[in-house]
Amino acid sequence: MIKVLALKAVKPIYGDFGKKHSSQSRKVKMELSITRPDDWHLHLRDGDLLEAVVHHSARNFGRAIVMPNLKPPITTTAAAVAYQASILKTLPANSYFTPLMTLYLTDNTSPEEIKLAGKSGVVFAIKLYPAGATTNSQDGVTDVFGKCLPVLEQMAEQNMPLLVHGEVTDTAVDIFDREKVFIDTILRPLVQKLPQLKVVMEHITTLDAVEFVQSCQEGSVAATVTPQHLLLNRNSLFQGGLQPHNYCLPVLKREIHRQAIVAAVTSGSKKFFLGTDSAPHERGRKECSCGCAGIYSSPVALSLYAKVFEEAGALDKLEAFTSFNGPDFYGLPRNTSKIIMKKSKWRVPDSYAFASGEIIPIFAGQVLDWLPSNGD
Ligand SMILES: NC(=O)N[C@@H](CC(=O)O)C(=O)O
Ligand SMILES: [Zn+2]
Ligand SMILES: [Zn+2]
Repeated sequence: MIKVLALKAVKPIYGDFGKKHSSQSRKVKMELSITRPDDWHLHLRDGDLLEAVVHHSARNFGRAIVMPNLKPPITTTAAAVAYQASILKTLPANSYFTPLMTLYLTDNTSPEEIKLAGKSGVVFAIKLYPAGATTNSQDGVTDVFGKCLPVLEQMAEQNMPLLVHGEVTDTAVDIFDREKVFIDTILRPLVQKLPQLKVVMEHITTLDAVEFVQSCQEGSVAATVTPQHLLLNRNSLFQGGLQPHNYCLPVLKREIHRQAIVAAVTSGSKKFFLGTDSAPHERGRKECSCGCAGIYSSPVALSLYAKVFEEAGALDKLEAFTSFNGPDFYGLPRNTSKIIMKKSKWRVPDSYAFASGEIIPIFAGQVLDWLPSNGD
């Protein structure tokens, strides 16, 4: 049996329990011991950037679903196997971390490729990017129902999950409405047509997405949730000037949407789980006249999720979100090791330097509570 989340008071760093307590010395430090989390939506990139970021995920997460939107994209099982090997090469020998690979769906993906993927033991899901919706999505799908039905039927047969970047690309649709329009025109009809297909709506940003996922059957449709969509609303893009490091897709929405997502994840529903969508871009590619979409969060994400659950008075629900709901949905075992979340203040670095430049994390330079560390 997995131990439920333990909230324990440990000896204070300052103070002397042998003497009469002053209010200062009675201060206790809080620690949470939780089952090692997994990240069900992660961009690890390749080359220098991979080497710069992978250890931030490997430190605390057991597994990660690794996105296939490289240049060129990972469209075959053979490419996924090679990409997994290159990720594993960057990890120290004693690392716990297991990258679970995905394939990038195109108009030309064949049902045979899905069969190979299913047998590989390396590929755990297939990713649908509507062509042009986000970073490196130009080779994505142009017409889900016209081009992909045989492949999607094959996936349903194999119990292979479909991961969805849920936005339409029609430029006539307001960018803040693209998720809702995608649900209405593609996702709901797809789920009705293929109810046996497992679908994860990735990085949900709206009340509409929350309601859609809640309306579907548990175990067939679920959603990943990023730290930024739990903590920030669209004001954060413009606070005191343009804030490129808060820009990702789907773009941040109004406060009512943020609140709906917080309520959903802290409710204890099994349909929502952790997916950081940590998406590093070199600083110059974000701070320029046409900046890339993507927020780098892997070194900060667990602190941010803990902050959300603490502020909602729902720390007892944190562990299911970070460590149970994801593997349960994917039909994988839960991790058996633990991490410790210490309630102690730490400052997020201003940037992380690497061979080809630097990466700016979300909440750069800010002080956070809840510092994760390896529990064993
Ligand atoms: N989320 C983002 O804004 N960007 C991601 C792609 C994606 O997940 O849509 C990236 O690869 O940079
Ligand atoms: Zn996406
Ligand atoms: Zn992503």
